[in-house]
Amino acid sequence: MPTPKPDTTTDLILIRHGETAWNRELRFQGHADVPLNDIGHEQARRLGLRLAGETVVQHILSSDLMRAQQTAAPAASQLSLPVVTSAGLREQFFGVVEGMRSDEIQSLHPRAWEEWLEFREDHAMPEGETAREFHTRIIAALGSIAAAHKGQHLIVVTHGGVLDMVWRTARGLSLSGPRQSDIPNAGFNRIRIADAARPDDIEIVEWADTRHLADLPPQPTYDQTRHLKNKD
Ligand SMILES: O=C(O)[C@@H](CO)OP(=O)(O)O
Repeated sequence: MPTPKPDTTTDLILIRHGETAWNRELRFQGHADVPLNDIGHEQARRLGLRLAGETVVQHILSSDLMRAQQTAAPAASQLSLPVVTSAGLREQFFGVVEGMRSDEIQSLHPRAWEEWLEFREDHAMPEGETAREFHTRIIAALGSIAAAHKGQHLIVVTHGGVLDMVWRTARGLSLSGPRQSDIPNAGFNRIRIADAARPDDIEIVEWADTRHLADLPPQPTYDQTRHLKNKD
């Protein structure tokens, strides 16, 4: 009888962290280390209860930023697993505009804002990371994770921009421009990487499921410029 091939697939439950005050105020957050607000903590608690059912999960990974670690904590406690952090899973770096709303960027850095609206892959906010650099970092991080965890099931807590890059890569879209998928705080997404050598070959299994967040306040939403206004 032929020996069965080893399972090289890595299954990831991908989570965007819970809400922060800056998310609600539509401020560019990037690498700024902003904690969860009360809604974010409640989202993380509910997420933890939902993830308690994912007993097949062997490891929990997280961005090293506080909002991601705080979101991972209740799930880690439910599943009795440690949280392993990595700076490679951080949000896109927005340089000097971190902490600003779009109207503030527009008045303090008008050229950078105009360029932002051109949606070029090689554009960065002043001193920040371009979409292309960010994409390269995220695909490398996914490749390392998949190589280290072949045949395993993981929870990975990260950021909106990271999920956006995953969606664009899986769907073959440009790396810049208005987001074309829902990326709610503390939403549940499931992806699969079949081969660690090809981490950009991503299968999306489930996306943006928020049934565990029912009855919580509506989330801040972005228009096509991402941070211009609350649509609610
Ligand atoms: O940096 C930000 O403002 C947002 C963009 O999506 O990311 P995060 O998911 O960390 O709130």
